[in-house]
Amino acid sequence: MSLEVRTVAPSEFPGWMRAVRAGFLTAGGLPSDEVVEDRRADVDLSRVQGVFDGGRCVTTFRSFEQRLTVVGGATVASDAITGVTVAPTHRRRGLLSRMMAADLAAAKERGEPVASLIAAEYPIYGRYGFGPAAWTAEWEVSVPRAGLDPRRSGQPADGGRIEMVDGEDVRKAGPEVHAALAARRPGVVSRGERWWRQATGVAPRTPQETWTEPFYVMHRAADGEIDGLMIYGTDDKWGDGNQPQNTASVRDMIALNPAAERALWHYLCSVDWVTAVRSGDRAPDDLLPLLLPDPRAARLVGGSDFLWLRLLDVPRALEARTYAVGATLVLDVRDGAGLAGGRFLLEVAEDGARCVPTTRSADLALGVEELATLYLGDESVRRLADLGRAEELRAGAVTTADAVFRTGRRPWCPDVF
Ligand SMILES: CC(=O)SCCNC(=O)CCNC(=O)[C@H](O)C(C)(C)COP(=O)(O)OP(=O)(O)OC[C@H]1O[C@@H](n2cnc3c(N)ncnc32)[C@H](O)[C@@H]1OP(=O)(O)O
Repeated sequence: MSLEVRTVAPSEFPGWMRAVRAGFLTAGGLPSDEVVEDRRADVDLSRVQGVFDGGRCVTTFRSFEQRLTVVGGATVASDAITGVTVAPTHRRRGLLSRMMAADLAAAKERGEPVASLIAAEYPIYGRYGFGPAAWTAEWEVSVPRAGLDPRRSGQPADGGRIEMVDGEDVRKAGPEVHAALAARRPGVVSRGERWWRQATGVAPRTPQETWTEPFYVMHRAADGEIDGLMIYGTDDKWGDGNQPQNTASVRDMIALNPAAERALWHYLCSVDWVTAVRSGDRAPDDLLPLLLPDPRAARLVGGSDFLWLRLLDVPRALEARTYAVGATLVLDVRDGAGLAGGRFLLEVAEDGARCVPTTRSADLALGVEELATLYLGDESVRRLADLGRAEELRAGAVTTADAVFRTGRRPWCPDVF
């Protein structure tokens, strides 16, 4: 009997959650009523898909509306996809493809110009028109090598102030600080209030989710405004000679300006006993290494593609962002799924960008997934052309497109969703 992809009834939601946990190898068994209830409260079941075989949920897929910050600081509605699993017993028979097709068609119907996800593995989502649009990097700072004066205090010398606070303070002030970040950093995605409850330990947890209360600090600028916050944990390690060798690991760090960023990193590198600082996932062009007297003290310990995007409405997506220079480009966008392809005239002027379907001859041809990798300014058109993934149809178009699309700072998505 063929299996049906369908939405999930409220009574089936615990079994659906069990399937997510099994797919992600988190834990077997049903989650507790408390965990189910908390999760259920911010899940729109009309956007939760599953396949049931003999009454057991064997595939999962969920989407929700997210705001994504694009270049220039505007946000667009994104169809955020999460919780994608197919049970090992039901893999490689097209069930993910069916759920994805249904979700993207619904998002297109709702008028969301992009879809977004964090890819568990690189090879999965390109076939559906997604491309990596923002990458991450992680550093480990060797504090003794950083060249910072060990006699300095944890406080900045410019009139700003670092304060240790509690989870409750972070739940109160965090959303506004995050909103200010979202207004300036392409790649940032909206955070619901549940994110703050989880980060501060007050959301219900399963017994498998171990959690230790972290430390919370905020940075206030000289005028008293909170313009930075950091959540970090520490381990407990002592060397053979009875020397403390603790590592401080950042769980979340928002800085709204370079002064706050400098103050927060220097603070963490000033904490007695801490000899190593793990940055957590940052933008690949994060200021961190260069905020240290010896940047080589920050060793790159991780980095990969992170936020993947899929354009569903090319004109609306391209009109939403800003561009570095004025130019006119005709893009031939290929989309095997027939959702967003076509030939588009992009005209960028001082007063904004206009993008419309056109019959003019194209300057550049590329796939919808390549356009996604260019969308937030993180990829080079020249590199895609060298790989044969973008085709220059008018001499000079690649150079023009690079000048138009690229940005001075790279996008960054701080959140797994
Ligand atoms: C946004 C997120 O939630 S990311 C999390 C993704 N989930 C996981 O990684 C959990 C473990 N993996 C799984 O649950 C499943 O393997 C899934 C969901 C990744 C794929 O589900 P399936 O139903 O097997 O995928 P489906 O049969 O529709 O495959 C479609 C195509 O993708 C390919 N594909 C699927 N998964 C993978 C993979 N992990 N690596 C490479 N190719 C893959 C298939 O081979 C198939 O290729 P084809 O069209 O050329 O034949």
